[in-house]
Amino acid sequence: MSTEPDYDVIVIGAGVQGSFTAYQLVQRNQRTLLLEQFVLPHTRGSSHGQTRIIRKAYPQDFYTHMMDECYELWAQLEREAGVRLYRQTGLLVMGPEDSQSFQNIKNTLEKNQVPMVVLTPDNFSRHIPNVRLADGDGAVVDVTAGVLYADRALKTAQDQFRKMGGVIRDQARVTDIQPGPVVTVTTSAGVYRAKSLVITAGPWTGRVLDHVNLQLPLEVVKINVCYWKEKCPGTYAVTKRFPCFLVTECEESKDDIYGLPSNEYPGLMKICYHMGSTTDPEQRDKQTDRSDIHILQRYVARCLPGLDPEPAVVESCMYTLTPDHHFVLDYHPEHRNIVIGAGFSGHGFKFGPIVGKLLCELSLGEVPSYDLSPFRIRRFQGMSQSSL
Ligand SMILES: Cc1cc2nc3c(=O)[nH]c(=O)nc-3n(C[C@H](O)[C@H](O)[C@H](O)COP(=O)(O)OP(=O)(O)OC[C@H]3O[C@@H](n4cnc5c(N)ncnc54)[C@H](O)[C@@H]3O)c2cc1C
Ligand SMILES: O=C(O)[C@@H]1CCCCN1
Repeated sequence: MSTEPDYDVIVIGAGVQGSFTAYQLVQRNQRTLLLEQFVLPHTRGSSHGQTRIIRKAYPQDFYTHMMDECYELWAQLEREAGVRLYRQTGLLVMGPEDSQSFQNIKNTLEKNQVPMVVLTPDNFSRHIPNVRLADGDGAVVDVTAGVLYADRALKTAQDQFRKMGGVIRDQARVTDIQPGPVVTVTTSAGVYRAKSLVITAGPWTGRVLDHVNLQLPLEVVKINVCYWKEKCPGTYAVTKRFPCFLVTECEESKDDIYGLPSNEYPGLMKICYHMGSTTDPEQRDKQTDRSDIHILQRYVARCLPGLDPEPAVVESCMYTLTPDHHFVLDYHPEHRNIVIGAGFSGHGFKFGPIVGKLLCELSLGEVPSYDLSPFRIRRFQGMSQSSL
């Protein structure tokens, strides 16, 4: 009997990170199996919904650097599949001019020569009508930013993966993992073996890692995804070149508030709070805290006079947060053929293609294309068990 495993690599989780990792692996001629617990497509994790922001405006240079190549990889996928995944809108960043959070983003844009426009209180409303800039706030536009069509992007990555010979098994929940030179993965639909394993299980990562005896300080929060009605339809529309926006801090909140122009639901603009309340991914709908919505209502009433300050639609999504909000991209500390991509902390979608490339490189034992020190597991060493 042959001892050759069925696959070179098994990837657990068909969200954006697992799907792009699988797609990279198959491009590198790896026999790859992508496992997903739910029927695809589904709305129970972190990658569903029609839109996400893509941007280079970050407080840290390392994200901005990765986005240079990442934009190219998105464009490459668009060409290959013949679909449109990105629409440039620009991203308006607003925040107290003298605050660290605002200045860090502005400095990163300047330092990295990202095309940008600085708006002043005098010319702001000419460029951005129907938004009130608070006294003392600065405003800068990352011109390269825009909207990614998220559901379509996920489907495209999965379709391309399949076309190149990759195998997807949905309705296959991983229930056990036996590490070793050949990893054995038991699912609700069968048992599979591979030379290496990539774990990209989103909010369920903690549970999956229990099977390989690893604890990471990950916190899952539920996000209320709010859509707000335009009093006059089209006021904040993508077709009128209204940008995405990000408020770094404001009167109502120290956490970010962000929005996308009305697009997916006609007459409704998506505006959310960049934080939520702790949840168990299996119990997401039992988390009913609405304090974030109250913050948003006050912000909308004060700064976006063209919107009805009561959400018209509220959907649900989850973030998986690390303590520093940077990702985890690393090997398992004891098993080098198990690679983990997790803790995307509510800002990972835009990085899908580059995260896929990096996790693929790690699982092939190659030197990764970027310095992964901000994303290593060892940064959590010394944290108390209570935060683990
Ligand atoms: C409201 C909201 C807004 C956001 N906005 C932005 C934005 O504007 N820009 C941006 O870049 N990012 C944004 N993000 C973040 C981004 O969407 C996430 O970082 C990203 O989707 C995380 O993907 P993932 O693949 O890690 O997780 P997921 O999409 O959750 O994928 C994990 C998959 O693993 C599967 N799985 C788990 N356990 C098992 C198991 N035992 N067996 C089999 N399968 C399993 C799950 O079912 C799931 O499909 C936002 C997120 C939310 C919630
Ligand atoms: O990743 C992003 O670009 C957005 C910014 C605001 C918070 C949610 N995620």
